[in-house]
Amino acid sequence: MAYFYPLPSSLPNLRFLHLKAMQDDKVSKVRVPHVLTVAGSDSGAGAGIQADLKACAARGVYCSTVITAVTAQNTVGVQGVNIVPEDFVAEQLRSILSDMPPNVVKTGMLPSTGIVKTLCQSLKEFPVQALVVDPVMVSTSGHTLAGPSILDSFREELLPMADIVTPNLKETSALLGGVPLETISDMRSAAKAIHDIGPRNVLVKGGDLPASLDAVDVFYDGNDFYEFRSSRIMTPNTHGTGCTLATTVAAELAKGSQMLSAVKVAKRYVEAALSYSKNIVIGGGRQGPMDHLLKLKSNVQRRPFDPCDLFLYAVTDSRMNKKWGRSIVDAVKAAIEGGASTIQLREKEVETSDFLEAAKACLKICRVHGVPLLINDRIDVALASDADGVHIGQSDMPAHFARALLGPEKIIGVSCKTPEQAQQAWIDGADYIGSGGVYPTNTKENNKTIGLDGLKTVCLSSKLPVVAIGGIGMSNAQAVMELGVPNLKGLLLCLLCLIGNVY
Ligand SMILES: Nc1ncnc2c1ncn2[C@@H]1O[C@H](COP(=O)(O)OP(=O)(O)O)[C@@H](O)[C@H]1O
Ligand SMILES: Cc1ncc(COP(=O)(O)O)c(N)n1
Ligand SMILES: [Mg+2]
Repeated sequence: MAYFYPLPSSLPNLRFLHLKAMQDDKVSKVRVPHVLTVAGSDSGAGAGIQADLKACAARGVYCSTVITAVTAQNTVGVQGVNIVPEDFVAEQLRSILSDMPPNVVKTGMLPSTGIVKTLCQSLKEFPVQALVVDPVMVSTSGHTLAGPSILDSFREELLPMADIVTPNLKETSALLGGVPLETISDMRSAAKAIHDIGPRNVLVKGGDLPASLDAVDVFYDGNDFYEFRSSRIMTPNTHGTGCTLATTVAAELAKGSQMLSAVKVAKRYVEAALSYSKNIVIGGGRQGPMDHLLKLKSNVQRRPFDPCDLFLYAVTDSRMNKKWGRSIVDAVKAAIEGGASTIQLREKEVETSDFLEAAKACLKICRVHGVPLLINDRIDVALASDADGVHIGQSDMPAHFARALLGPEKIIGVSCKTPEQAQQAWIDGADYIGSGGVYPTNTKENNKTIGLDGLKTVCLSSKLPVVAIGGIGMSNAQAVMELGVPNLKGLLLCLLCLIGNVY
């Protein structure tokens, strides 16, 4: 059943115009790689459909979904399974395959023979470039997701159609009637035996190989064996690794990779994701989900931008650090102890590698104290060190490019002397403005002084929070704050001025 919401007659039908332009070829069309996953939903979102969506998003591939079962599942185990009726699985398949053909189909939990048969029929009617079969049978927590009754339909119908099948050790054993698997040599023989059933390639996954320091998977293409080896990440967060591996293989195939390089990339991605998420805590059970987007850990550490952080904003100056014989790291530590609420590293004379090392060391200190660390001008150093953001001047990289490179969360400050520049900073997505020089300064050559009046004009012209810059010290700080404009949030002080006040 389709519903149509009529647009108000006063509005032009923009979608219609867009489609027409596309038909006229006025807008260039972009085909995106597309994987269809046919799998079960995992309410805990570590495995199944949810893992597949996240893996495809992380790998830059569109993912559509046909849901075969809904599971009630968490980090403790599987509390319930509700199988989607076979004819509704068929309807979902028809919806996708008839309208938005995927490059690759990947299968996960297929809980009944009827569903396996329906899928095979659909794939015969709507052939795709590749079929990746992850023969999910038992969850890592030990709950049956697809019983032994499906084994015959796997062997007789689905596997012979597959370009690759990716069983774990238990599934490998089940497909071969219960053979024991204890060594890599056993995995090789099993890969060959499964290949004889009909799939073009076999990847026997060794995540659960007992007494193995490495995580070793065995790949067999009918001619040669390959071992994919990675160090074993010591983490409880391995729920969903199998789904993620198979979906990433599918995603790489959809982009146009050959099978062997698709498997290689997938194995590396799973290892990287496990390593990123090895210490995250979600749920109280024995096996947690992994973090597909490699983001959770750093997001927890980073506080969102708070304009009050601009209050005592300390900036380093390498020449002064040299003169005082202090390292940047020591100076930053002392400034935080002296009350700095934001630190900016402004190092114009150091080598890039030294700057990066200093930024990483300062970031550790800043994170401990909850103080944001910004990098002056050098977007590359900010990205490489994972600093909280950048401060850029009018002749540095325009703020909208910086925003595109740094993403939506990082802090961007822009130096502005005029209302026009302040307006542009807002349009470009800056988080705050640095405005000055309020007083003459010798840390910046040829820098025009705008005075308290200039500062006030910039503040009044913008909604962005402002930090006053230039020649500010303990003697004149009060005069600046007494301007009394609500968005003037703080003062930028030379870092040594702040330390000098403490020592
Ligand atoms: N602790 C780990 N460290 C590194 N890689 C792992 C770890 N556990 C599993 N893997 C890898 O994750 C993928 C999925 O393997 P496995 O856990 O055996 O499958 P499943 O999740 O289907 O049971 C494989 O490439 C395996 O080598
Ligand atoms: C819906 C669904 N599909 C697949 C798995 C297997 O994942 P794992 O072996 O990591 O438990 C799962 N637990 N739930
Ligand atoms: Mg696993």
